[in-house]
Amino acid sequence: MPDIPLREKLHGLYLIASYRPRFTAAIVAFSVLTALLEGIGVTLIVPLVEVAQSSGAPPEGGIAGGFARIYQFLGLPFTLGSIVLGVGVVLTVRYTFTFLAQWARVYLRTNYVADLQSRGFENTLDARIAYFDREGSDDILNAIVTQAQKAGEAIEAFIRVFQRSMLILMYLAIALYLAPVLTVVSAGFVGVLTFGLRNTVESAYTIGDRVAEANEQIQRVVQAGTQGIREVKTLGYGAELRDDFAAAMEQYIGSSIRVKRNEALIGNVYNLSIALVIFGLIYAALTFTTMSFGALGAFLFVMFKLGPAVSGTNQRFYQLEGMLPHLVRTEEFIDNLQRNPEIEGGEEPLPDDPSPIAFEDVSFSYDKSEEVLNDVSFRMDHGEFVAFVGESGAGKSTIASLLARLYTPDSGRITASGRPVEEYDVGEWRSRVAYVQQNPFIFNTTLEENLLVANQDASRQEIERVCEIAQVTEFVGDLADGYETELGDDGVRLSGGQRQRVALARALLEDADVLVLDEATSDLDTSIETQVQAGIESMDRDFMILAIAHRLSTISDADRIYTVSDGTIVERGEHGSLIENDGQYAKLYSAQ
Ligand SMILES: Nc1ncnc2c1ncn2[C@@H]1O[C@H](COP(=O)(O)OP(=O)(O)OP(=O)(O)O)[C@@H](O)[C@H]1O
Repeated sequence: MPDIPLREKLHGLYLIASYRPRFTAAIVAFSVLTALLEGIGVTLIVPLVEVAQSSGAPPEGGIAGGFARIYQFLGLPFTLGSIVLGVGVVLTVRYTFTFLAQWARVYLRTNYVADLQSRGFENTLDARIAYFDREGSDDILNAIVTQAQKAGEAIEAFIRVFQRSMLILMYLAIALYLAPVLTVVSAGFVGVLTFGLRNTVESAYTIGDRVAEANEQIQRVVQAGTQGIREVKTLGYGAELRDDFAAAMEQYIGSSIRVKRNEALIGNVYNLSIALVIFGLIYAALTFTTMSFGALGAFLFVMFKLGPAVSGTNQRFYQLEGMLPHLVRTEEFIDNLQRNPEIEGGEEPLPDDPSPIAFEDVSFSYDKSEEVLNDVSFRMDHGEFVAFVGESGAGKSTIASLLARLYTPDSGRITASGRPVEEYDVGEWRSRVAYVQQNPFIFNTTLEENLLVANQDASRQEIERVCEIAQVTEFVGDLADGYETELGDDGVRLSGGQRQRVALARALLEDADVLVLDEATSDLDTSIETQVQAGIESMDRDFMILAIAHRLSTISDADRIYTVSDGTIVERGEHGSLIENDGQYAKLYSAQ
């Protein structure tokens, strides 16, 4: 398994350090101060022992002498009691700093996770539709819900490693001062041990990457098994999904346990080795050096502290490496979303009446390889009803998507009121185009909330009016709580035709200038469909309607009908004249 390049790891660390530089600086400061005070606390052992041993005269040289001078400078007596008091004060301040650093660490971690999730969600909402076509939504969910939390753990591990490293440096400095040779020998031993372990234990970054990959796969499978549960059951796809899930789980379990086992291994090898080193050091210090009892006490104390600190740091460092892939992947993912931003629009205000809307020689392809629309031109005037028919895959829905500006043409242009639509703000444009699709998404909330999505200020009277037209009223009485009924995940408690009617009512409530109906009533039975149509026609409307239909009876009253074949408009005209022409439309009509 190839190791991940150092550059990528460093990039991960850079992302952590640069997230909130001031906060990071505060944590660095608290950690350095904690280490310094720990050092002072530990070295106070020296005068403590020496004063206890001496007959009362203040010590002159060495560490004890240094402290004696500080006490003298502060005008304090240098007695056993005052030294103990000094230790107490130093430790109190030290642990206060430790508390502040821990607080800051939790703050940084929590904010980082929240920030990642917010950026992820913001960028998701701002990403262009083409991105979702390409990437799907499961990776987005995984990045925002699962990976962001793990990235937070990386930040926490990073800070812990830093804090402990400061303590280690402090202990090492004291040990070096007290017994340079012994310290160098022990540090050399620990260095060799670390190098050896690093080269025998598999990199946590590599294993962590496999955990992240497994998480993505789990998310994908679970999403297919929940959102597509009906297809899974009716198509008998469950066994394959189970296998995929099991394979992802196996990878997750194997890699997660591996990383934790390696952490434990490193920790215990260290603990054992360092315990042995310490006893060797005690022997060497007592046998070969002439250290004072105070210095020896401080030295051994430092060594006892140093052991677990070094082993803990190594373990944490390994953990950090395991978490870094989650952080790097999530950041990259969010950047990638950002590199696919919503299509840009101008700032020209859209006129109250945007008609006529015209497609002028519009060509378009989704993936630049196969042209889906080829030189499509048509026009809609104020209040007109135009319709598109044609065989499946001809490009009708693509025309509707381009009109809603979910995509932009590759060539040609779409104009409104004589100007290219690119000059108008995208958000405003979309708010003036009500788009109803064949399989509309129903939000997991009440019927009323679903209706109000695009027009929060609509009155109950307006709601009831559009529900009357869209024939929602025909079934609302059957719902448990009427308009307050929760419709479930993607409107699961409604039939296909009921969902379409809710979507139509919601669009009518938008009070838009163009109503796009893309097979919007295809799931309704003929009698309800006729009533819906009659309702729309009876509206005192001045908006344009662009309807796409397979059931041609629904569009026979259109002002103009366009027949689309293979991305091109092949005929146009009213129902009667098209039948007379005996072209494709007439064939489609007679086939019904
Ligand atoms: N998001 C997409 N990404 C890539 N290709 C797409 C996408 N949507 C549609 N297509 C392709 O574009 C072509 C036209 O599709 P479109 O949905 O516009 O046809 P349609 O006439 O509305 O068909 P139907 O009547 O079946 O709804 C098809 O070949 C389809 O495979």
